[in-house]
Order: sequence, then structure tokens, then C-alpha cells
Amino acid sequence: YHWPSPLIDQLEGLLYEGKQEGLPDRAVDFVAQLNGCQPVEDNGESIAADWIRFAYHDMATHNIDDGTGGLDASIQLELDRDENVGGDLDRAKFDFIDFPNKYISYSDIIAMGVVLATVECGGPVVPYRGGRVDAEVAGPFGVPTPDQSIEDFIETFRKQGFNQQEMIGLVACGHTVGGVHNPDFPTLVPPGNISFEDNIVMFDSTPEFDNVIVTQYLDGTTGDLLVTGVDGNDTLSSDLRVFSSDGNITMHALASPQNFSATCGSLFERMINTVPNNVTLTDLITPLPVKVAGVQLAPGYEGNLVLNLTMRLLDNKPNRQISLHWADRNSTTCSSGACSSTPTNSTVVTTPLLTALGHPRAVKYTFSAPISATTSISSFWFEIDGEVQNNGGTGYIIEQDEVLWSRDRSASILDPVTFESGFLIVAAVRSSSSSSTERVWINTYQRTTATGVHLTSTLNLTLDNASFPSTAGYDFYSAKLLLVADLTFDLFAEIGGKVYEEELRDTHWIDFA
Ligand code: HEM
Repeated sequence: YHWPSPLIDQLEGLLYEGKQEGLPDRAVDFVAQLNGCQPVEDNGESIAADWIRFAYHDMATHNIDDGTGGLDASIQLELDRDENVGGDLDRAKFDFIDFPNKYISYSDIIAMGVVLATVECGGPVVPYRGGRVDAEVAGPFGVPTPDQSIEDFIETFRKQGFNQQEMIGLVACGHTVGGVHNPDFPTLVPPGNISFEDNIVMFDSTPEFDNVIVTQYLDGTTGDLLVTGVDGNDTLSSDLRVFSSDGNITMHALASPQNFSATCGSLFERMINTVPNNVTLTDLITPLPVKVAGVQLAPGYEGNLVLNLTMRLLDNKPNRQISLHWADRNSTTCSSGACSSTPTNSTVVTTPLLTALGHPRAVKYTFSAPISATTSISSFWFEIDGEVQNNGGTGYIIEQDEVLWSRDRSASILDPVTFESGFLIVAAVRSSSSSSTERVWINTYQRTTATGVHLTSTLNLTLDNASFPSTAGYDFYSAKLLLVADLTFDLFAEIGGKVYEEELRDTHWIDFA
């Protein structure tokens, strides 16, 4: 059920909708944690800063001379290095760890963290592409440390693909959020007096993504400890060495808010697109004007099938006329003349990125359409205020209806004796006299290691007539998945020697069924 491609489809939902109720995407927890750029602790700690620094430290292993390294999530394997000092890098790692989507790499999420952190803090919209590939091994050392010389910095950034002027811009853009933390740099930052919280001295006086880092540097009021040093000691004054390295020409140019914003937008885009040479990124992922998600066809409880899905439009309008239409399984038209349905519900979707792009009130329609079990369905489309929206002509195709996940019959379970929790997964398989069902099974995917999402188990489902009586021409098969948190799975059935598949189902939907 993916349009235009599974990867772009998934990333589009995460990027533009973020954490919306009913979206099967735990990765977006990190977006929620951004907290609209507001500090998350009394000490001013900023999640946005964590993500931006995390991405830079990950990208910093790029070597332009041989095309290796870059934004490839190798940072996860490099966290014990001195150059990655700072407990917050771990936070950015663990906030994401249980996102079991086999298409989306962790490095695509790190890159997305930059886009969302920047826009949530009022910065520019950084254009986003997907397709990054996670490294299986650590990269070379290469993150600059504040004690180094300007010659070292210039060479380090050259290796990462940025000239001196771009280096100044990138550091100013990065250091507009966050600050220096006590346990990491105790010679710069004293312990402070908020109990259980590290003292942080911010780079500038505003938490937002703005040019105050530049203007305070230029007018001499900066509190950036990487500029001022402490007690005349400039050993760790890396921002001073970087910012002043071209006689402040670049910093003066960045004092214009428009130029600061545009420069940061394009430098951050280049930072997140710095990937190993053998990685090809997707096209730009722009908001889809008609976004279909959560498609699930399954037997209902009244002898029919039910097609559940959501459809998002970018702008809300009063009195809109919206309907869903479909064609019979064996036809391009509808034989009964009754193949249409209207939304059961609509909710306004507001996210910082859509708002920044001029869509402050996107709207999501929910459909739960009864489909005749006899004729079933081959494709669907919409009519929006009299205009047909059919996925560019093809309609939205339902590839097969031989095996379907029964989301409603599946359930979260807790074994009363062992207290093991997990899920009961229930699949509907077409009863057919002519061919036999040889096997029904799921492949589960989980994020098992630092380096990615893997196939973790294959589990057979068995015929379960006792719990779930046959209906609508389908029999039900079930299996218990114990000792797991939410995960994604692919569902298969082998019928008459042919394998049918429902891809990328997500246990998260069970709670919203
Ligand atoms: C010469 C290059 C750089 C040096 C020497 C440097 C050094 C530092 C240091 C010492 C800290 C404080 C860390 C801590 O206390 O744990 C810091 C924080 C930070 N850096 Fe850099 N940095 C450089 C370039 C960059 C770049 C290019 C970016 C991003 C584009 C960036 C983003 C950040 C952010 C967002 C923080 C704040 C983190 C927080 O508050 O948790 N830095 N940097």
C-alpha cells in the first residue's frame, strides 16, 4: 500500500506529521521531546541542541579525499571517544532505539532530527532527502575539540567538505542553540547549584535558532565560553579562533537575520547530505498533497470486509465534500453501484514544519468503509470537492486480499501466570475449496543492535476457528508473540504454492484499532 515508495512514504509521515495520535511511529517520540525548543530542564538543557550536535558529530567522520564516512549513524559506535564527550549524545541515541522500521535507517532519523530541531526553534526549513545507510563499523576520529588550533580546524572542515567561510557559518549555526556543560568542560563551567542537574552556560542569551550568537559576538556582549574563555585563558576558545579567522568578514555578513537563516539552511542541508560516496539519496521529500496511510483491509463482524485508512490534505477548508470510491476485485469498476463511503472523522494536523511551509492546518480524514465480501476491492480513489484524486491515474492499488492482518482481532496480551506481555497476532486467510493454505507466518523486525533493524524471528500462525469463527469467506490464524515491545512485521500466506504478503504491519496499531 505504498505510494510513491515505501521509504519516501514512511519518511514523509514522520517528517511532516510527527507524533499524531494513531500514527504507528514511535520514532517521533524524539520530536515530541523537542518540546518546541523550550528547555527541558531548569538548567536550560535543549533537546534541539542535542540533535544538532549529534548529527554534526556523526557527519564529522566524512573524508572528502576518499569519499568515506559522513552522516551514517556511526556515531553510535563512537560514543566512548573523548571527542564525543557529553552525556547528551547518549540521550539522542536512546530516545530512538526502539523504532523497528525496516526501511528507515537510523541515519535518516538523525538527519530528520536536524530538520525538526531547527524549525522547532524558529530556524530555516532545511530541505530533506532520505536514503542514508547505517555504518556497521565505527568511522575514523575527526570531531574537532576546542583545544585545537585554527589550522587544525580549517583542515578538519576541509576534510568534511567545507571551506573556511563555510566552517565559520556552520559553527555559528550550530552554536546558536545549547551551550557548554559542567561535567564535560569543568574548567570552563562551574558545577552550579540546581540539584541533580548539570550546570550549562548557553552560547547566547536566547534558546531560539537565531543570529544572536553572531550579534552578541560582534558587539562584545557574548556569554559564549568558547569565545571568552575563563580568567584570560583562551586554550578552549575555539569559537573565537573560528569566528575571527577571516577578520570577522563572515560574521559581519551573518549579522543580517535573513542571511543567517538562509546560510544555516543551506549549510545544514549540506551537513545532513554529507554521506559516503556509495550512498544515493532520494529526491527531496516534499509534503504529499494527498497522503494516504494506515491502509488495512480485513473482515468485519457482519459478514463484510472493512477498509480502514486515513487521508491527509494540506489545507483545511469549510464544507468540503470528500468521498472514497473503489472498484471490485476483478474489475476496474464497481458492479453493485454502491462502492463509496464518506469519512467517519477528521482531525486538524498542526506541526512546526508544515506551519513553516504555509500549511498551519492540515487535515486528516479517517475512513472505515464497508466492502462487499463477494466483490471485494482492487483499488480505491477519492473525490474531493468534485475532483478525482486517484494517485496520478493508477488509483491506490490493493495488491491482494488472500491474506490480511486482522488488526481488530489482534490484541495486546499479558500472561496471568508468567506476567510475560506481548501480542496476539491474528490473520485472515481466504477460505478456498480449490487450493489449500500451506502455511501462514510472520517475519518480525526489531532494532536489535546499535546498527539497525533486523529480521528477529519467523513465527507460524495456526488455524484458530475456536476463538475466531470464519466470516466473509475468511478463516483466522493466530500466534502469540511474547516478550516483545512494539514491533513491525511482514505477514505471509502460502496458498496453492503461491506466496501472498502484507508488508510492514505495526503492532502499534493494535492499540488504536
Ligand atoms: C571547531 C568546531 C567545533 C568545536 C571545537 C565545538 C565544540 C563544542 C563544545 C566544546 C561544546 C560543549 C559540549 C559540552 O559541554 O558537552 C559544543 C556544543 C555544541 N556544539 Fe559544537 N563545536 C564545533 C562545531 C560545531 C558544529 C559545526 C555544530 C553543528 C552544526 C556544533 C553544534 C553544537 C551544539 C548544538 C552544541 C550544544 C550542545 C548542548 O547544549 O547540549 N558544533 N561544541
